[in-house]
Amino acid sequence: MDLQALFLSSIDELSRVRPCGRRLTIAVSGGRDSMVLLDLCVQLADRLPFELSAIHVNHGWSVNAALWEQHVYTVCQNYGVPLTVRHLQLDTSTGQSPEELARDARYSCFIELLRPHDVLLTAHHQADQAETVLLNLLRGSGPRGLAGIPQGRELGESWVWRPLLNAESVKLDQYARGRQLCWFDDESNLDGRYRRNFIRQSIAPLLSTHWPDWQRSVGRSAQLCRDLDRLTVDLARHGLDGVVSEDGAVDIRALQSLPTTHQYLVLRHWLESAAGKWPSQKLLRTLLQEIVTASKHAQPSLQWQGWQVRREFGKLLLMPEQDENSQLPSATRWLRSTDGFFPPLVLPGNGCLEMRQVSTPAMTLPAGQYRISYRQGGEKIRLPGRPQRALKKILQETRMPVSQRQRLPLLWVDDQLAWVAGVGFDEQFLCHEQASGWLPVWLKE
Ligand SMILES: Nc1ncnc2c1ncn2[C@@H]1O[C@H](COP(=O)(O)OP(=O)(O)OP(=O)(O)O)[C@@H](O)[C@H]1O
Repeated sequence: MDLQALFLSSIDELSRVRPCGRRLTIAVSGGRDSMVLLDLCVQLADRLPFELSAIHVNHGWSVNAALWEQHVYTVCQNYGVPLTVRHLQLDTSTGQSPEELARDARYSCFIELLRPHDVLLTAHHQADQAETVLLNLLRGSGPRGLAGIPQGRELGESWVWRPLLNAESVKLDQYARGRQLCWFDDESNLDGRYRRNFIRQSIAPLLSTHWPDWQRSVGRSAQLCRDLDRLTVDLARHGLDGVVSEDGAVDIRALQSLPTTHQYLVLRHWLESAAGKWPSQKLLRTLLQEIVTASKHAQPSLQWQGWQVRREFGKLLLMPEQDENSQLPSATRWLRSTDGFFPPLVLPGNGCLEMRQVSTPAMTLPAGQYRISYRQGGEKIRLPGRPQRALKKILQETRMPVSQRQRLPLLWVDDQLAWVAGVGFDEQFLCHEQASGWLPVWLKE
């Protein structure tokens, strides 16, 4: 299949796998691959059901960065494709690898600029895929890593798609030369200190001497791993049904009734779906060998990238790690003496509370000192028309996940618990007058 046909069939597939908006944005670095992608989009524009635009991120770290930007600008102008340029200043003192730093910053820019349902195209191709899979193999990855670069994935509220992922690099080269395109070669691609460049320059040519088609084969293996990964996610989801209770905690006895490989699978999926991060095999091993099997009376815990996994009363709980701020009994204090303006009460890293004036039934706001805090334990509340009860008991009856309960904002007036997010307000704050009550609204950060 020639490059144009491959590109068009991939765009067809895009419309099949996902409903998209009308805007298609091309990520153009100024290198050969993205110049080819841009040219393909422009040449085939009347066969694409999209409005085209382009985006270029100037990382500012190459002496030639301004020249690349100017070149991308000129080419887009000649094609009549609107271009957005973003300039970055990367902080290289963090110890993060420059490649990762640039990629993270680039994707943050993309997310910021794209609108819901937009599609972003990047020019990743078969060789990029093969390098990624090799790198992940050398890191000891499982099926998720060996699946390499996905053809498409969520990016904020938009979607990124790689129409050239199955295209051979040599085809892109022929196309670029045939169309007499001009591009810049990123000089950092020649730096053999970067692992990807080492694979590209030293390993790939060597492999090609014995396996001329190795990149296509690796791409096929990646696809098989992706299918396998999808299957394991489905399996894990089913496994979670009997193991995770409604409050989001793992029932240890149910977990231990599963075969060991399933235990790993279920825990990995539990952590990934709650924390949005991929746990390492080492972390899972520690969890299973040290936390899950700890003695009945112990309450061991494990810190993991801003999260804490705890064992309590036969359950595994996952909650955001408490930072210094969240341990403070209160985050904002405000003295209220008269009715009227009520400034938002902020709980750093969590959200803020706004009071909106509404008609009854709502709260009254007496004079006093207002503050919000997290739960400390032992709080009681009398919901209107109900007896006073321990907040802990009320929360146990709600379906609120344990991790959320730990970060629940509580509003206090002097030393009285007045309101709890997601639960309600105490009867003594019930407003009996018409049209002068207040409704607390918690706005999450
Ligand atoms: N500075 C940039 N501005 C806009 N798009 C870019 C830029 N750099 C890279 N891209 C887009 O990303 C594609 C892949 O580039 P590259 O291989 O350098 O990135 P990567 O770091 O491997 O990215 P990824 O994390 O997506 O694998 C390019 O073909 C281009 O579409």
